[in-house]
Amino acid sequence: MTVAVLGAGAFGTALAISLAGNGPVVLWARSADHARAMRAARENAARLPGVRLPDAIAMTSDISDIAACDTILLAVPMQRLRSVLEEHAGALDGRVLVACCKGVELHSGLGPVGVIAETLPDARPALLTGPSFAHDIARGLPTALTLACADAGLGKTLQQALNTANLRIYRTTDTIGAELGGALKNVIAIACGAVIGAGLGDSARAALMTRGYAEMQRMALALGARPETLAGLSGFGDLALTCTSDQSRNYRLGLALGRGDCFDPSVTVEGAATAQAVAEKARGMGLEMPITDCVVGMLDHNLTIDEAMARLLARPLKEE
Ligand SMILES: NC(=O)C1=CN([C@@H]2O[C@H](COP(=O)(O)OP(=O)(O)OC[C@H]3O[C@@H](n4cnc5c(N)ncnc54)[C@H](OP(=O)(O)O)[C@@H]3O)[C@@H](O)[C@H]2O)C=CC1
Ligand SMILES: O=C(CO)COP(=O)(O)O
Repeated sequence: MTVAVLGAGAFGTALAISLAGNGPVVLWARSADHARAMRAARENAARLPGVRLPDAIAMTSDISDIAACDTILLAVPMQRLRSVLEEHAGALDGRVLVACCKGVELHSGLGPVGVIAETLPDARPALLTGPSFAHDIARGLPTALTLACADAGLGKTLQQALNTANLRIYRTTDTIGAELGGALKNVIAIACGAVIGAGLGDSARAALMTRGYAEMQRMALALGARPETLAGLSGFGDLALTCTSDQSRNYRLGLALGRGDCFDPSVTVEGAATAQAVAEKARGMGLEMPITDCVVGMLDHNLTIDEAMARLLARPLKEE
């Protein structure tokens, strides 16, 4: 199976590097200059500096170069996914599309699989998600991910094709659980970064991770996810990674909020838009998501971390 990766950001490049151990990979960047620079330097200096791009990766900005590939990985930010699908519909419709983004679309409340299904109804969508930092994958460190595909047969084929020497792939047919796990954990990671940034301690973080997981389950199960998916790599696994590592951009945004520091708005932080989308969706479903609401309040600068914590601590006492 030949693979193309659309999106030469940190994650797309890292996946291309790992997959290059299996065979040829096409890495598509939207900018011709970026593709040229990567070809010349055999490095993605803009997004993943310091890692050599293997010879098996062909860099391009010409979308027609993906025509011969069986599988196309979509490694662009969640809020850009729809426009990428629409812009390149001719090249992408009817194809096997594996979304690698984590989040919920602001205006529709859909996850990546939902956005693909709505935009390109003839495509065959799947999702690759789970705990992994681009730099870890690119450096060949061991990583385990989940491949979610409603079509069990295609899921098995993709599991085989995307498994590499350092990337161990598990599979599930529960795309709803996998996409919500990956989206919602980013919101909780912002909250965890904020408590650590504000010096509120590791115990507070553990409480937020646990009660955040309860929020993740509440929404995901209400939407039809399976509990074991939430307990797996795409849910609990990614929550554990993202809430505890300052490699995470979501966690680092939280740290900045907790410390009262500025944060570079050009950095991809999926949890920010997702928090807003999820809070709105939860209200519509009559679900309580108090941590998510606090994250939205902090991001909108309507709530300080101290006010957010006071609000959470003052909630009515209840059974766990
Ligand atoms: N980084 C990581 O460790 C991990 C990331 N992910 C997920 O992967 C997704 C991508 O993140 P990541 O690669 O880190 O982000 P980056 O910010 O590193 O890169 C984003 C990439 O998307 C491209 N892009 C943005 N808008 C468009 C567009 N309209 N058309 C085409 N390309 C576009 C950018 O192009 P340009 O360079 O030209 O701006 C860039 O190459 C996110 O959903 C993230 O949650 C998942 C697991 C790990
Ligand atoms: O999804 C990730 C780890 O699994 C990457 O996290 P960030 O997007 O917060 O950097």
